[in-house]
Amino acid sequence: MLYATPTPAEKRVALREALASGRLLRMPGAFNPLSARLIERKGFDGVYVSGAVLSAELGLPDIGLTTATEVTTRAGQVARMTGLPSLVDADTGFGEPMNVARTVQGLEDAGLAGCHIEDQVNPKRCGHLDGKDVVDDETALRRIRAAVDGRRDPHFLLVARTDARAVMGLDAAIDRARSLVDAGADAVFPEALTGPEEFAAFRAALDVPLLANMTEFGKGRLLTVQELTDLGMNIVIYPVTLLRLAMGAADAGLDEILRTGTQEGVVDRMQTRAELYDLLDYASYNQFDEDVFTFRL
Ligand SMILES: C[C@](O)(C(=O)O)[C@H](CC(=O)O)C(=O)O
Ligand SMILES: [Mg+2]
Repeated sequence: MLYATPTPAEKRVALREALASGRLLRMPGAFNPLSARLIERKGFDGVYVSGAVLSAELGLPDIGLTTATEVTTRAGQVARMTGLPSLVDADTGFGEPMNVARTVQGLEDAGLAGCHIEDQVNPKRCGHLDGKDVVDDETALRRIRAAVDGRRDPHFLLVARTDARAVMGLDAAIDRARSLVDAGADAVFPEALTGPEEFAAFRAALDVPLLANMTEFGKGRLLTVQELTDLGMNIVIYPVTLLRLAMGAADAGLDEILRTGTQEGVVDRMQTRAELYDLLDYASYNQFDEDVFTFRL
């Protein structure tokens, strides 16, 4: 009630332990704190906070327009409402190395369990679009170095994302990832790989946990949990899936009202009032009030 019971520190430790177990951690992207609760209720392993979703929520394209404050605030709102560890997309870290360090500290304070920082130039693009570019080795390494130095909780998971595959090719992307790990990254997010062979190549080259991005309408086909497990992946994100589903349903519902003059025909596809209240843990709030008002010395 009001916030999830486990503390941010406990959630970070839980994420580290889950990663050490070797099983694939499934992290759908929450589009708001409420959807994070649904993700937890369903039994997923973590919650992802996507930059693409966060921008889209504000009606903006994902081209580096959101600020560190906006991302930190929203990610914190999501993280506090779930007992699961939350991993946030910190884009390029929002500035120069010292800004990156400050971003990491802000995300720690906001209760996140980890973040990923990418090697794209500013302004960044969705990793699955053409026309993106990456910074040089030195700049990329400094970002990660700064993130590592800025971190205060050693359990906060720092994931280095490299967008180099689409720009410089697979071998160069693997080299880049290796040096990001040498700079202190805990895990690697190889962005926009084209298929299972490329995931396998990353797995063979690196010993740290690997994150697979199963975003729809991207560069590669959508791989199943079994396929990703067999490829030795450690985290899978479904960053924009829930937003796309929700917006698809909203679109259809609005059309229904326009077409028939009532939403009656789509009510059976809605989350019911009872289901919503259950997810909100409404009963605990009533109980809290009762306990406070009947309190006697
Ligand atoms: C993972 C990602 O960085 C995100 O912001 O969620 C995006 C997802 C998308 O735009 O589909 C990405 O660059 O892959
Ligand atoms: Mg992003």
